[in-house]
Amino acid sequence: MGSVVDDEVGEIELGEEREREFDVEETIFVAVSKKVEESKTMLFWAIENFAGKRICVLHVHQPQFVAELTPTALANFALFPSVISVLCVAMPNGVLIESRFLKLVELKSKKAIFVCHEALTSCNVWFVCKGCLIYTRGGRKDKSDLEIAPPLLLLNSDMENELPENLESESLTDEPRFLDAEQGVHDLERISRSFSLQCSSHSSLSTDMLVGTSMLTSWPTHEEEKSQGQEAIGFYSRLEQVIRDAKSSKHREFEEAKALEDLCAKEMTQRKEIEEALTREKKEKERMKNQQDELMKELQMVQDQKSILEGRLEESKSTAQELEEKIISAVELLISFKEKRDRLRIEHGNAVAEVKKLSKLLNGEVSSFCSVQIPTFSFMEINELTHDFDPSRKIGEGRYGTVYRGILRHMHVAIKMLPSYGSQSQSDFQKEVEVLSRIRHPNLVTLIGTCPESRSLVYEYLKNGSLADHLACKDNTSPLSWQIRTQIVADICSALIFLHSNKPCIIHGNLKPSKVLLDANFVSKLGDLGIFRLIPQKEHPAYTTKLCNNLKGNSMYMDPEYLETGKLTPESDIYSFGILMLQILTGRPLLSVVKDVKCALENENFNGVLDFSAGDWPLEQAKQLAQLGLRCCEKHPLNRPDLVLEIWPLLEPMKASRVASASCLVSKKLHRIPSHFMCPIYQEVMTNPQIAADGYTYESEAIRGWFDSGHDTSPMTNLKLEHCKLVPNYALQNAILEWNQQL
Ligand SMILES: Nc1ncnc2c1ncn2[C@@H]1O[C@H](COP(=O)(O)OP(=O)(O)OP(=O)(O)O)[C@@H](O)[C@H]1O
Repeated sequence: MGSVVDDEVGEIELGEEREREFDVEETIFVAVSKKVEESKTMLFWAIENFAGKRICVLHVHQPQFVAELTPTALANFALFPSVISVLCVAMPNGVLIESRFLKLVELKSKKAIFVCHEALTSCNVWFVCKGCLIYTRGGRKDKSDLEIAPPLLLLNSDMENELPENLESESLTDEPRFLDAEQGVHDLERISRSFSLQCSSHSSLSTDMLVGTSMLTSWPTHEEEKSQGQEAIGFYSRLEQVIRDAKSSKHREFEEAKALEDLCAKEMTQRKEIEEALTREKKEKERMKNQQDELMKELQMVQDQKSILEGRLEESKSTAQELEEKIISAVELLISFKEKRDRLRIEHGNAVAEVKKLSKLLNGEVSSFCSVQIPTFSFMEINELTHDFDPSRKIGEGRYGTVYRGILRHMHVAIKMLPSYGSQSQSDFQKEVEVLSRIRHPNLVTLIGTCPESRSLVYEYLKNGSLADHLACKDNTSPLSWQIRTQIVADICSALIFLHSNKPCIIHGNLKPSKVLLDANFVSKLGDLGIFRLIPQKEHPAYTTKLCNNLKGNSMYMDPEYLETGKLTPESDIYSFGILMLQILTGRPLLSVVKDVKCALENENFNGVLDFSAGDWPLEQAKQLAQLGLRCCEKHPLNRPDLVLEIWPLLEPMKASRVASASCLVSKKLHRIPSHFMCPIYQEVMTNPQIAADGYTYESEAIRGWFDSGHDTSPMTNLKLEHCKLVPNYALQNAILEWNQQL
């Protein structure tokens, strides 16, 4: 293969078949030119058109071209992966080896014509003009030509032998092979070394080559060949330099590539890290999103709760406002109450002071009044009216003394002889008597006077004796009617209410049938009031013994609570009152009366226990009384009924109806006398009633005797009368007359 470049060759015509003809295998292209630019153009043309082939460039006249060609050209060639090897050799004569492919036009250059004529017939010669192949001369292969083949051919043979095996094998394979630039440099280096060795150590060979060429061409001269050889040596030196430069360049590039690789690896690592970071960020973002969703839910819940709480807060505020208003009004009320309290305290203080003042005055008056109003009798008088304590005058005897009957200053009286004073002084006794004498009630036995000397009490005398005597039908007395019995219950209840409502509360403490006395009209009165205050019982052995002896019977009337604790209460009287009621209803023995009534009521056999000697009881009324009596007998005081609230409302209507039914009484003796017909002093039906200044009506003889004895007070109220004048009560007198006529 060979080519010659000459810009004097003449015009060329590129055959249309050129590209087709180039498309052959196993082509090694060699370009030769005198001009650098054309060589370059040729080289690039060859690279472009012979891709995948081995390319060799031979330069004849200008060795400096190689230096210019490399390393830039080499670097450019490296860009073409199909280029395997590039060899630049400066040849003195530009005789080429082989030519093919192109059609030629006529040659005009003398040099080209000369070459064409003088070149060995075995040579194929390519003529290139201005970078274009313009003519090809085919070579004939005969023995003579081979024998006189120029050293260049040998050189080319050597070159071919020196080519790396891989280049040979590469050309034989169909698949294109990419050879890196470094390998190309190695190849160049190796081939250059081979040429250098041949040029330096075999100068003769070089000479032979030149001679061979000159033989072929008979051109140029020896001197020229010598200078061309020197140029070739310089060229080779420069080539080596170029190779070194290329090597160092390659090394730098390798270093750079390595650095790039490291950079790339680093970048890959960084990318991996970034990807991992991105993955982490993605997960984090996902987690944040989930967290955000949860937070949003919580926020929603919190907002809901907030709205609920706000609602509650509003309610609380309104409630607080209401409460504040209430507090303000309460405070205002409190302030007004405090002011009121302060006023009341002042008034109370004034009242207390007034009371003290009045009580002082009153005490002085009372003492003077008592000394005057409560008659005190001498022992002689008591002795006289009892006929020296004649037993015939004796009407009874209890634990605290004997009771006598008598007439004192025209009045029937009962005198109770008390035991001796003991530790109690006469003055103390007198004070207690004065207190008791001030307690007045229609159903209480009136204390008329006293005899401190004999410690005796003078009471109004009640003609019909005690309830105990009537229940026992003592001295064959007729049984009391149910009306009188009902009336007695109501009267005793009335007396107890009066006593308990007193300030201080007065407790009878010994309520029983013997203490219920009946006047001439069978009006009942409670006697022996406050006797405990007058008798120092514990200090009197004789009476203590009597007390113990009689307690067995009397204890049935006593409040169990009192017997247990020794403390008297108003409920103690209620208990005794209950027993009294049950006895009045049934007349049964004291021991079994509670049990009998209870059983009868439970068995609905109340008739079996009722005392029918009292007549035909209104059964419901009697049952009510019995139930009331049982309640009064409850063991626990708090279970007993209240006198005012529960007992009295039941008894009051019975009391009212009693008067109406009194006319039904058979016995004239038991016939009820209207109480207002009775004289309060004599306790007898009046014949000449007179109205005194206190408004009460008295028997004329009785009230005048009261005044004559020095009294200027009311016998009923103990208050001082404005005057002592009397007015006849004719209306009452007529009524009494009328009533007497009906009997
Ligand atoms: N003012 C009075 N008018 C008429 N009779 C009275 C009067 N006071 C007492 N008697 C009669 O005298 C009796 C004796 O009464 P007294 O109060 O002394 O004893 P007691 O009640 O029988 O027993 P004790 O006082 O020991 O409980 C009574 O049963 C009563 O018949």
